[in-house]
Amino acid sequence: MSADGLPETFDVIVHPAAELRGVLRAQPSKNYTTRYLLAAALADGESRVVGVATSEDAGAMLRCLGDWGAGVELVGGDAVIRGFGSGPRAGVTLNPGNAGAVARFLMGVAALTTGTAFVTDYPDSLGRRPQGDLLEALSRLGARVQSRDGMFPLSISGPVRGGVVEVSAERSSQYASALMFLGPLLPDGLELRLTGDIKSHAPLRQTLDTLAAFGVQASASDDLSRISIPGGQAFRAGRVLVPGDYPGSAAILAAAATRPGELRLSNLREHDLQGEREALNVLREMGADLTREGDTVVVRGGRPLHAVTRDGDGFTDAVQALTAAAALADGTTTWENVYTLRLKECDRISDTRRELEALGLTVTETQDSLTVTGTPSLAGGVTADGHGDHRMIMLLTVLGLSAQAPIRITGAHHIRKSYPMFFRHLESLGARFEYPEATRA
Ligand SMILES: O=C(O)C1=C[C@@H](OP(=O)(O)O)[C@@H](O)[C@H](O)C1
Ligand SMILES: C=C(OP(=O)(O)O)C(=O)O
Repeated sequence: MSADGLPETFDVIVHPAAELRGVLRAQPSKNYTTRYLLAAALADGESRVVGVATSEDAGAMLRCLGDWGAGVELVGGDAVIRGFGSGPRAGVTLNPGNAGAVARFLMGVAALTTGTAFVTDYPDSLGRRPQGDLLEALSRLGARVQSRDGMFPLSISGPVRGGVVEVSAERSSQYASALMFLGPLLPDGLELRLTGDIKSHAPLRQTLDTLAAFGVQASASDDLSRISIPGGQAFRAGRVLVPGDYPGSAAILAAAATRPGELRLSNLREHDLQGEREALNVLREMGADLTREGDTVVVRGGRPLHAVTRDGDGFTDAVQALTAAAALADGTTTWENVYTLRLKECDRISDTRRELEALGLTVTETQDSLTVTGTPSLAGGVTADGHGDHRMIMLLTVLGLSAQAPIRITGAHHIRKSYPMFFRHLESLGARFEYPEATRA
């Protein structure tokens, strides 16, 4: 049994829910947790990261930082980190699990060592995601890198001095974020030139925000194509508070919007750099009754929803949750500019199309868009593949709550990558799930 009280691996059977009603507190942000933990480890001295996420990705970061020599202690809901500053241990093999951002951020910092190897026990997911753009930038800075065709397993060896370097931001923002954590600790700093059509601006701003929270100077052009980080700086140890998680909450909000009832979801601060905050506006634009009272979002569910067309790049980790709302809405929704969804835990364009078609929906895709025609009545009664992807599992769960007959989702334990209490939270609102033995790894 894990902390959520569920078996180690499981499928989930999602029963239709007559209504969802209750009060929840949004879980801690995954993307701020990973950033704050890393920044704390890069500081000399002790930091307290208050209210850390308990997801597998947070666990992966804590494990890797410990392996690199940081002191890691969980005290209540906080992480107390004794940093290694600019000196992570050399000759260590890190395993970031299936956590893309964690892997990339650590790869950047690995250039401070005289050798770090990276492996993953998710060869079919993280093992297939591209790392070449970051490896190239690191190697142009003078690092020695080895990889399997730009993918895991790989190794990185410094030292590097810094200077001007180009990095592509077309496939992921995480490569540039990785270099932003490295830059301040290099003697010459980094003048980053982000090339290509820059994707995922919001996480880049979260990285800048994290550097500032740890006393590190950095400046960026408005369009983020130039990021300047003076060298010879230190991360300043301190105390930071992790805000609530918008990407995971988007799935809860989509569920609440598509069923009758009322949800009050707290701990979602209004002024926040997480791009998935926009999910609230998208749901409103679709017709949801969604209001805000300070840090609490209130949804009165069951109103008819209608289709929208939106550029999804600004809220990349909420696109699948919003696709569930679109599948239950009147009309045809298109998410544009979402090519990077193909490079996540699964191919979130083609794999989503396949799963939705198996549920009887009409879906089309282009290289960088996904189009879904909603249905007022979803039959359900099928088994859907979770594709080992937490956000696919969220999408299918939201649909299952509205279907006529239960939907079984395979490998549903992968929800723990970002939202271990997802099913428990929905149960507290009145949803009903069964957790049979997993039929997918
Ligand atoms: O920096 C981060 O923490 C993240 C950046 C985004 O990735 P891309 O930049 O690859 O879109 C996002 O999808 C991921 O979940 C977390
Ligand atoms: C894609 C995601 O995470 P990562 O890139 O960190 O694996 C996600 O959380 O949806």
